[in-house]
Amino acid sequence: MRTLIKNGRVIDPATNKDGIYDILIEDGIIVKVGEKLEDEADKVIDARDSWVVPGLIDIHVHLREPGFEHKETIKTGSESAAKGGFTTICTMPNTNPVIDSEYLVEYLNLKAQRDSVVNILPIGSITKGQKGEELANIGNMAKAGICGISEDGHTVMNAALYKKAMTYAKMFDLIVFAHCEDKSLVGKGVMNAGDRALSLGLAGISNDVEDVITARDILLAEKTGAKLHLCHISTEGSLRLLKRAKEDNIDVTAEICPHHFILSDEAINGFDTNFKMNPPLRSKFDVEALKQGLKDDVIEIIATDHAPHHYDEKNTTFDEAAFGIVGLETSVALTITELVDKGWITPKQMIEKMSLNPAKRLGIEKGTLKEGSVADVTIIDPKRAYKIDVNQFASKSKNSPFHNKEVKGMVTHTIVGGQVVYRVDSEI
Ligand SMILES: NC(=O)N[C@@H](CC(=O)O)C(=O)O
Ligand SMILES: [Zn+2]
Ligand SMILES: [Zn+2]
Repeated sequence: MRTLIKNGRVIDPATNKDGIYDILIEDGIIVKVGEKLEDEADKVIDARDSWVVPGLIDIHVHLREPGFEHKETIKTGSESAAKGGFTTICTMPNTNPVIDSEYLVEYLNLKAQRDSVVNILPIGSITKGQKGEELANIGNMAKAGICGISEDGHTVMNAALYKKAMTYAKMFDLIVFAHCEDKSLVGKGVMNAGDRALSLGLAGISNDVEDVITARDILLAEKTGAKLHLCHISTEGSLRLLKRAKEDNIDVTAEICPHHFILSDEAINGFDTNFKMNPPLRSKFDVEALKQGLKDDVIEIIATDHAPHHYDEKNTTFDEAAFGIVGLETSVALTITELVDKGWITPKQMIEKMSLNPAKRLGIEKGTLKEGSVADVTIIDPKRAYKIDVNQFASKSKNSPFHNKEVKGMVTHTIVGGQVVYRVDSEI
């Protein structure tokens, strides 16, 4: 089976390519990248006026299966990923049961093989049941194929336990995905602490809730040598700590989610619970600092923290509603509209942050279109304008604060291992 992608603007930071090239895929492998290829093919995709980029990788996704299938399943979540242009996703372990043993990792891998249209790399929990008391069997989960460990949704507050987990992570070459939230400082906070929280009469979450744990985790990463990845950073303080840590050659990276570089707490009216997530939308000062961090490449990764919740879990007061928003199907358009088109980052930086850098961090041979690679490819029409409509999402959940937002940039094709798993204009 041969597929030829013609006339697209190939952006492949790994090989320093940015220009009009054709790509020939044969039996799931990229066999040729060149100008005006004339090879015979079973399928020809015309990518004129589009970007052809290495399949996007989202290293922070919640699929909710097993246990919360009313929010999302492996099947619907993977379809949502494909529609968003992602060919590989890392899945968080805060399911029910929590992914804390090799048996559950094996179950996930089997289920993914059967139901998923994209590559899934599971993340195991740090403690059993994410209860923060006893370590999960990290070594056995490593053998079963996890890419990292995380207590996402919570922080392991016991520093001694966490340090031990980091030592294991180092031993098994796993990434520690850190959710930085000090439990003793957060109280009953539901949104950023500041004027808006005061005027709405809602309990605030101060920046130090995040910064204190960011600092602790960086120090423990330095001590243990573990690879630390800071999830969903939202504060100027985290950014400052990250920058210093990198200058000190500590093995740390960070991701940012589109909502944290686009929206501030001023977008919150107290009624629309789709603006409630953890960490919360911060001040304009934080948002501006984080955009600069993206521009300067201190923040190397954009992830979605796709956190689907059922309508009923959001259709309540701001205090009561679940934390989290969906993100897989809006990330490309939001990044193009808010960062690329506004001159904060170049298209090349966008592809680095959404494909090459996550691949490098995970240590996987993806994130490139170089000849010989597995054909995970995303095609994006960067000029195509539309209004985000949550009712069009493939995800089971619709909890997005970006409903009705005018954006530019549409994923037109998602190709996984040479197979077109999503095409915009018709069902496959
Ligand atoms: N981000 C969120 O607000 N929620 C996430 C948990 C998390 O990522 O911490 C969830 O699982 O719903
Ligand atoms: Zn988290
Ligand atoms: Zn998360």
